[in-house]
Amino acid sequence: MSFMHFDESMKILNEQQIGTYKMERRPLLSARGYILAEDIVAEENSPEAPTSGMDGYAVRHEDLALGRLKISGINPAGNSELEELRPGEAIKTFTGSLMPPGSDTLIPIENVTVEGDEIIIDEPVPYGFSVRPVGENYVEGERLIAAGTPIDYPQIGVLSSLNRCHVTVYAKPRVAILATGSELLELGEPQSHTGQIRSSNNYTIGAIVERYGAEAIHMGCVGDDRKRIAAAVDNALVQADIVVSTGGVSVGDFDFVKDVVYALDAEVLFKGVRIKPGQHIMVARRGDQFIVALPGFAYSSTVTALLYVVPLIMKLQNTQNPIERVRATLREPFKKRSKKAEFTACNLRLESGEYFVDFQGKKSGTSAILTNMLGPVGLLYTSEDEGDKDAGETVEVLKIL
Ligand SMILES: Nc1nc2c(c(=O)[nH]1)N[C@H]1C(S)=C(S)[C@@H](COP(=O)(O)OP(=O)(O)OC[C@H]3O[C@@H](n4cnc5c(N)ncnc54)[C@H](O)[C@@H]3O)O[C@H]1N2
Ligand code: MOO
Repeated sequence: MSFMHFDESMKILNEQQIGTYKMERRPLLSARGYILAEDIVAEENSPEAPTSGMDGYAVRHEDLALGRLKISGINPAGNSELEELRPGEAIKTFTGSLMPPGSDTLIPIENVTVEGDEIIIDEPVPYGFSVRPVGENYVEGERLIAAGTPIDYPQIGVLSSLNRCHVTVYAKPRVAILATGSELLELGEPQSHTGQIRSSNNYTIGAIVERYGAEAIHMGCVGDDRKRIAAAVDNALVQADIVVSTGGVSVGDFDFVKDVVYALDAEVLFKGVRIKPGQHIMVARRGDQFIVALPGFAYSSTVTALLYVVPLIMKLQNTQNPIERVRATLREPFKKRSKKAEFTACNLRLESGEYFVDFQGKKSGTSAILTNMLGPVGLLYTSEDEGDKDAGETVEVLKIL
């Protein structure tokens, strides 16, 4: 199978349709970070009746011309028995109190002087002043939040104002992560020889998965053993919506992951994309489950997880990929290293509303260099048709942090 254009791989990914979305009812207090799976429509007006927006006196506007009004009552917020306002009178009314019937304007405390049981109008206000009209917040039938919206504090606030104790959300996709390689040591595992390296891929990807709102299931590290890898992938498929593996997808004698994925009862969507890093990536699908086999190098697996796993996490929740591409100005020249689409770690800084890119502190070498992801990192994207760039040129950068 020849390697595919990057755009084609993205198109295939985007075109995947989910058969049955997984949804759940969640208490509002534990819904933050989930994606809403229902449209939220106001069932009533808010406020339901004209409401005072300040502390002062409810009056008829035409009476302000009298210059002096009798205080006929007091109307605290939450009061259910509203007195009728009679001509020539004022009812003391507070922020959040309903306006008494017969009143149309709220004159604030600061605009009057109290003399015994009367107020003197020092500074009149316009008609309707400080009265919050019916439906100021929203009107009955108004769609306030669309399905597919991530739930954060603004949504929690509006949902609680609607007395929505529970909401329907998309279940967080479960992403099983498996690192493969006989050289790998788990966190804390003692090292016995220099041929061993610390596994970072599974931890990086676990953190990416959680950052983008999915649940990480850590399956640990498995050596380069076809049977053990196959068993681990089977085990992962029992639990997860997406199985992500790293390593074992290129051309080495011990690169068994690709064989294991081909042997699954799954449709291989693509294997091999003309990108740097990550060209050996493989994505397969079984029903509504996805298997994403990423290359082993730490920088490669990180970049390809951002490019391919994050959109799948979003797709399973019927929402958009949040990773934006922004336009930025190069502060220094960029040397294209290959004829593939490249994703190069850079520093991305916003200065006076414009993005700028430089490569200070970035090391060049293999895709093993994970420290290039530290700092104010972005991924400079250059397509396979593009070449070197000069300082001052505009480029596209994936905003990944
Ligand atoms: N003859 C060729 N050799 C290689 C090619 C090629 O086309 N022809 N492609 C290179 C590219 S590009 C990449 S990327 C790697 C990908 O290979 P694999 O996916 O099979 O990955 P491994 O060989 O298993 O590992 C590669 C590298 O990454 C280290 N590694 C693996 N797992 C982890 C982990 N969990 N945490 C940190 N580092 C990890 C591993 O030790 C290797 O150094 O193949 C190139 N070779
Ligand atoms: O494709 Mo490899 O991931 O370039 O280093």
